[in-house]
Amino acid sequence: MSVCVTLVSARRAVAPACLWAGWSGWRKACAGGFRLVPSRARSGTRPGAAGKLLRDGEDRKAVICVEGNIASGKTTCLEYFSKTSSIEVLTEPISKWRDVRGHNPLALMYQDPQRWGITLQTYVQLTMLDRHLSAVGAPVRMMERSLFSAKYIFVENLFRSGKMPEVDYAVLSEWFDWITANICIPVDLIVYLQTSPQTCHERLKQRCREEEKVIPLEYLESIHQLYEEWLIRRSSWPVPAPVLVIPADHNLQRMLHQYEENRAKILAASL
Ligand SMILES: Nc1ncnc2c1ncn2[C@@H]1O[C@H](COP(=O)(O)OP(=O)(O)O)[C@@H](O)[C@H]1O
Ligand SMILES: Cc1cn([C@H]2C[C@H](O)[C@@H](COP(=O)(O)O)O2)c(=O)[nH]c1=O
Repeated sequence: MSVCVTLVSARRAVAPACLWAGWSGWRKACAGGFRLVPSRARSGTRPGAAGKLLRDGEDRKAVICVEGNIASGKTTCLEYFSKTSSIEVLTEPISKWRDVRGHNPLALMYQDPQRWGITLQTYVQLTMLDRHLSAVGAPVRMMERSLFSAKYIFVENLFRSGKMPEVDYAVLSEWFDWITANICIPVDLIVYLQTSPQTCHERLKQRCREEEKVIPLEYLESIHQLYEEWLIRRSSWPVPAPVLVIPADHNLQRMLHQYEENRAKILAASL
């Protein structure tokens, strides 16, 4: 058994029953919450889940992550699919990133990434993990981004651009490695909204989020390059699921049409 931990989700705290009651105690403590997949698990369990904590019932639900640059149209895409009864949509917890107990780590990060990058990214990692582990209500879950892109795109961008000290990067990487080694983060399909950085820059200016007014085109170009390396060239980090690429520079009407055309492929993730 590789772990014996107290896993606290936003909805319930699970006592570390395994400390005194052994494996069966742990299983009881986790009933209706999380279970530890036996390390010899084979059939009926998600690939790569053996030896990890897994949310109960998670093996039967499909998880689709919508990825893309800032202002590429992810929320708009999710809004479109939220009208389908079999699909549950989870947007990014950006309201939390803008207000944690009265502080705005997103704004602080854009003002001074050297100082506040670690603060924002630690909180992004926590809140994305919470999103991944929250109970799934519908047969299909579509969520905006993932724990993976927070690390492989945004943390990586801060570090590579010299805006994150090496020690901060090391600590965040240790956290990320521990989480992915011990907790099953199921992803069945990645939908990548592929845009040009210029399109995103236009849409970002139009959306006009206060914190993001300082974002230059070069920032979006770096994020774009990291996404392309990860999901298209596959030269940087492991890709946790098959990737469906949807060109997303088109106007809204054409995008909605493309989403409809891709509906079957997206829902196939649940079969
Ligand atoms: N296909 C599109 N054409 C033009 N504007 C769009 C399109 N899709 C989204 N937008 C607008 O661009 C901005 C960013 O879109 P949004 O869905 O919030 O992106 P994301 O969630 O990826 O940041 C919003 O103002 C939205 O209304
Ligand atoms: C995941 C993640 C996001 N951010 C920033 C980037 C944007 O300013 C917002 C997300 O907005 P979007 O319109 O949904 O793209 O949050 C970040 O700095 N670090 C991250 O890990």
